[in-house]
Amino acid sequence: MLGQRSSRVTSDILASALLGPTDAIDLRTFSLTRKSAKSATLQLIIRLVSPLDQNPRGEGTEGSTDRVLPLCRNSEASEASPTVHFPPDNETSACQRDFMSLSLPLITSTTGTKKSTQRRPLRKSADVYTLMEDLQKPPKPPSGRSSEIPVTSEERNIQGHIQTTSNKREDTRDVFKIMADLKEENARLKKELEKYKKQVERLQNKGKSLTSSSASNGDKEKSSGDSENAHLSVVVVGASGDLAKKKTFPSLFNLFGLGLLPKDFTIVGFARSKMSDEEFRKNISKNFKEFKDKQEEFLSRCFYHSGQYDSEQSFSEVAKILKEKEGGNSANRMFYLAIPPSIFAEVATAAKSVAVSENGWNRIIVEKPFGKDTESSAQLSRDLATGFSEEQTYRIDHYLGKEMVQNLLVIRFANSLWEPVWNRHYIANITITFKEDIGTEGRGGYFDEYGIIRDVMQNHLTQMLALVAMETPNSLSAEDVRDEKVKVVSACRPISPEDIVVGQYDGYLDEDEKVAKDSITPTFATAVVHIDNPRWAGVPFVLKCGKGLNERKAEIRVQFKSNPGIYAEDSERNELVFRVQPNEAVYYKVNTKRPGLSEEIAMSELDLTYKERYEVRLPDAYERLIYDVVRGDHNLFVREDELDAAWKIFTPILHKLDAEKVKPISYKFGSRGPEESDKLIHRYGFQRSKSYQWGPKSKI
Ligand SMILES: NC(=O)C1=CN([C@@H]2O[C@H](COP(=O)(O)OP(=O)(O)OC[C@H]3O[C@@H](n4cnc5c(N)ncnc54)[C@H](OP(=O)(O)O)[C@@H]3O)[C@@H](O)[C@H]2O)C=CC1
Ligand SMILES: O=C1O[C@H](COP(=O)(O)O)[C@@H](O)[C@H](O)[C@H]1O
Repeated sequence: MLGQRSSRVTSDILASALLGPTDAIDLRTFSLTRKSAKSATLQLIIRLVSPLDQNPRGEGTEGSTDRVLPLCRNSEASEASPTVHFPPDNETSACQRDFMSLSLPLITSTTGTKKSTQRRPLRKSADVYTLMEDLQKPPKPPSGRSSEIPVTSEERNIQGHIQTTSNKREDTRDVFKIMADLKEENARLKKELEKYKKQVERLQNKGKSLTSSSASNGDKEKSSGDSENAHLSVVVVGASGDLAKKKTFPSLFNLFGLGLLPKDFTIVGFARSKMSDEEFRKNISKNFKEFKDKQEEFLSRCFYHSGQYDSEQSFSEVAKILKEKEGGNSANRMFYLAIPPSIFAEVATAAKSVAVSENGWNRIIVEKPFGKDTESSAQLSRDLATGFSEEQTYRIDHYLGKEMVQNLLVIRFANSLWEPVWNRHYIANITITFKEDIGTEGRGGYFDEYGIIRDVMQNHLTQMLALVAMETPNSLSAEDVRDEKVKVVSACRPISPEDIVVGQYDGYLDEDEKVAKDSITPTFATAVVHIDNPRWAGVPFVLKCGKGLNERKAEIRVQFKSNPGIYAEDSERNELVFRVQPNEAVYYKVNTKRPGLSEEIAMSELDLTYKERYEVRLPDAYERLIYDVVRGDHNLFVREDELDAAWKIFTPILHKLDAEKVKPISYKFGSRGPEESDKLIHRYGFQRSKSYQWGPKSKI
């Protein structure tokens, strides 16, 4: 970026020195790299020749040739030539000389009167026009004579002209080539500029998240006081829905109970359903489990408003309530979209136009699924971006808020034991599992449209994969962590058809009237992901998820390679298991000698089970995430490029399954899922322990 900027500056200065009223250019004042010198030269040429594109004669328009280029007659060339002071002979000046050696031949041409070897500076675009016109004309042969040797002065003139024209033609070819090069260079620079713009935005965010613990790192338009003192207004859009009731309001209430919300706050629930404030309060408090003594105070700050999602009128009514409660004080506003993604964009637009705070920050929280594939996800991000910038947007993947998922980085990077073995030399495979023993539980309409791969595999499981497989980030700032996640997710190969098994539990079609009777939506999937990087080449990452299975469980299982040697036959593979839920734990499966006279080897574990070790309340994932939004910490939220990289792993296979209408394998509700899943996993070398089972400790 700096190179580009310096070259641009240089070409501007040089152009004005060459062409403007200043007739001297002092290169000692410029610091150029070889690359920027070349680029500067190209830009200079483009400025010399570009008027040709729009206005062949450069007449009558602003920025016309005469304005950009000085009218300097050929005969005056030497007097008008800029003086070039070469800098002293050191490394920088070598670059600068490169610049001049690149520049001068390119901006010279032959004069009409002198021999072809005599070159003069190409001083104005008219020269280029003349060259081009000459190219169109056939050269005039000397009249009536076959001899090549000019005799008369007229013949000498004609031959001189031919020679000159041929030189000009050569020059013109140069110009065309330069123009083609410039076009290419221009396209490349444009691309780079886009990349740099994104990097700048990230760096700005990084700066923000480094200071986020102060809770006052507002967004671009923020101007008012910090989050602790300003009024916090929360608008929960979709307040009548399942997520709002189960997660959003209970989490807000718990944060209040823990004293983590600002002193002054207002919560407005918004949806189409009609409800009074009282009905709303009764409705949401059904799921409040703790802090009973604080319930009344919390509810007195909660209000409900019914309206339409795409209506500015409705949102200005919400804004009116907020303004009144904020009482003219500085206020930050948080919009929580607990609604189907299909209406995110219209809500964001309406909220942005009439309901945002003018004297505090504004942030928007959106829930997964973010789109259905790469393209729809990008479209969703574009739509949202019309109302809220990336730094104002918080994409929730609630698995990132789970205690054990957060512990992944600590276990990996705060202990000397793991890093040396965390690679393809020691690890045989990694399995990330999400199992539920329930069906769609009233969400059949939504689920049937998305299926298990879009519902949990593309997001929750892939996020866990990223944290397990990423390289060490430069720091714990949101941008450094997310940069590393993006890198590893981008290194994942798209899933190939032979690496996936999809299933559907019996009874799914009759469970919910919103499920199509002939639905082929998978409720179960196992897929093998390959990461093409030096750390993980050849290590299969198995992602397995399903509803209607034998248990509720989420875990990450790192299986190490077998240990050769004297115990090879009698021992089993070591495993490090992160039990995400239920019963959070990290345990390492080890081969030990059975105590006593026996020489038998048995599998046991080094076990950190949270509830046995800690007496601490584990917050719900949503509590942590909402708290982070209030503090402006993006670390646990999904960045747009992360999302895109994740979709790229799954989009091709999802399109294939949809296009070919692949029928999922049926499995019994309450079972372990289709057998084909186990076969796939075993094909990739997973070895199940013969007898070991982790669980409540009972003496062996
Ligand atoms: N529920 C869960 O466990 C989880 C949900 N999510 C995500 O959270 C978001 C909300 O989920 P959830 O609460 O289950 O969704 P709901 O289906 O319950 O919808 C929430 C509210 O949105 C309104 N709504 C529903 N469908 C439409 C529609 N087609 N057009 C306009 N408004 C509609 C309804 O309010 P009204 O009719 O009153 O306007 C409804 O109460 C979704 O993005 C979902 O994927 C993510 C993780 C878990
Ligand atoms: O995102 C989702 O997650 C839930 C499971 O969440 P958990 O925290 O209870 O593990 C899942 O039931 C739902 O289908 C999915 O949309």
